[in-house]
Order: sequence, then C-alpha cells, then structure tokens
Amino acid sequence: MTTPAPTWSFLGPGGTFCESALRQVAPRDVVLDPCQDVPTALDHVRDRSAVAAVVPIENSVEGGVNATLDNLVAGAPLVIAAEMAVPITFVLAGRRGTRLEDVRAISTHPHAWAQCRGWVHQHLPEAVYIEGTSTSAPARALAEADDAADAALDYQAVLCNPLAAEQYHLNIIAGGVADNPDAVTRFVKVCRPGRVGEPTGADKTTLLVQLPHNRAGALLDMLEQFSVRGVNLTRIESRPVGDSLGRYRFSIDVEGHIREERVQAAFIGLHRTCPFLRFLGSYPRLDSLPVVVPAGTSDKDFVVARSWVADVLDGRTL
Ligand SMILES: O=C(O)C(=O)C[C@]1(C(=O)O)C=C[C@@H](O)C=C1
Repeated sequence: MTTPAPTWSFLGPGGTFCESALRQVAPRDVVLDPCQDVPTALDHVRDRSAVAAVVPIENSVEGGVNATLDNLVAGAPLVIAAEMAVPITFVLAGRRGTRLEDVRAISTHPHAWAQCRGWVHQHLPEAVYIEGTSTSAPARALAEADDAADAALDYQAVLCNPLAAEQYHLNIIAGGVADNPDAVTRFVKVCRPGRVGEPTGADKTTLLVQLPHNRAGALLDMLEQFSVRGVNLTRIESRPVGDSLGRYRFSIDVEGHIREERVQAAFIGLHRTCPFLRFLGSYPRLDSLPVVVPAGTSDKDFVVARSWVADVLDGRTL
C-alpha cells in the first residue's frame, strides 16, 4: 500500500514568495494547497486537511507579519517545525504591450508595496496602490482578464515574484524592483503539535507570553527569566491583546531548544509568573550556528545542581 502524498497549505495562488519558501523544504511529491490568506492556510493544518503550512513570519523591511503572529495565538495550538529565508526582489509586470508610462495603478501585497514604495515614487510618482491578498493573486487576475474585462480591472501592473510573472505569462516592465536589494523574508513551516524532537545544538524556540497587567517592572521580570538562565533572545515583538488599550502580548524567539534545561527553566519561570504562555516550537535555526551556552547554564550544570539538592534533602551534604 502506498502512502498518499502530503498536502501543504500556503499563501497562494501559485507563484508567491511563500511557495518559493515551501519548495525549499517540502517533499517532491507534495500536494499544494494554495490559500487566499494566512489564517486559512493555518486553519487547514488545524482541521487536518493539510499536514503543514508555510507562512511568512518576519520581513527584514516591514518587521513581524501580524497575520501570522496573531493567528498563532488565537486558534488551536500549532508549532513551528522549520524556518526558511527567501531573498525578496520584485518585478513590475503587466499584460503584453503595457509600457511603464501606461501604468496608473499597481496592485500587490501590502508588504511588497512597503518594500517598493521608494522605487514607485521615483519611477511612477502618480501611480496609485491597489491592495492585493498576495503578490501573485493580482498577477493571476491580470493574466486572466480578457480584453473585454480588462477595462474592469483597476490596475495595469503588479509587483510580484519573477516566478509569478513567468507562471502567468506576464511581461516584465521593470526588473530588480526593490528599495532595499538585500530584503529577506523569513517563513516558517507550521504543524500540529506532537512529541517535541531532539535538539541539534543550533536551535531556536518561539513563544508567546502575556505580562501581568499593570505591574511595575513586569517587562523586566519577564526578560530576567531568560537572562538569568543565559538564554539569548533573537526577536521580541509586542502585539496588542485586543480587548483594551495598554494590554500586550510578546512574540519572542530565543536561542536554544525546549529540551535544554536552561530553556525549560525559563519556561517554568514564565509559567509561574505570567497569565498566558504558549510554546510555539523548537526547531533548527536557519544559519546552523551553534548556540553559545554561557558558563553555569549547560544541561550538565543543572543536573549537578539538582543532584546537590537531592543530597541535601537526603542528609548527604551539609
Ligand atoms: O505575497 C507573497 O508572495 C508572500 O509570500 C507574502 C509576503 C509577506 O507577507 O511579506 C512575502 C514576502 C514579500 O515580502 C511579500 C509578501
């Protein structure tokens, strides 16, 4: 009996940067499940119609991707299993015959627009922006618009992945469009939670934590849970809880794996002192750089210290 090919959801349609990220890690026989937005892609993992989703989480120009950060806190728990980075450059593409001077309106994903605003301002200062659900959705719509419907489309060009321009047979009006040529977006592969795997020595852990309300020093106390255990933070972002002003959750990446003692100890401290804590996965870090474990915080240090306590309790140590 052959096992069916796994289905992976992602922000579609085909040709998004998200699909480029998925291709880095998905098995060859993957069944693609392109979704119209990030929450739908994540819900397909929750309802078991997909085994994994690939979604953007952090953009080097725009920062955290709120659609992903907010969904990971809201629905049934999911965990990050891998991270991928995709260098981002755009092309300005249109239907055959469209010239730069014909472009009065451009559609793309808001993050893409944020990364190309300067270029557009310089080359098409009059062009207006039409929001798209992804970089490739307006590309596909432009390609599918027949001449009769063309008048109904309110844009003449899109900013998209060069792969999308190719896939939808659009003409490239301008290539290498980007205000920052080194822009990178970090994507994550997200799965349903299961038994946590083993550490590789070069891991990252993602979590969400909410501070106790209205308490002086609450943020400092939370950060100390990491610093006293030698756990280094690589990202921290605040997101409003949503129910009233002034209440925030923090989305945090730390170096290390939840199977490591010092990371576990930090989680235990947070669990004792914060009203909300969600573990969002321990996974190999992209750059494979081994995590530096400060003196006194290695697993061995914890084991030795615990056995000293056991000796005290048993009356073996004075
Ligand atoms: O629309 C796409 O192609 C996506 O993969 C989404 C996304 C994002 O959310 O940031 C990813 C990379 C680019 O920065 C622009 C858009």
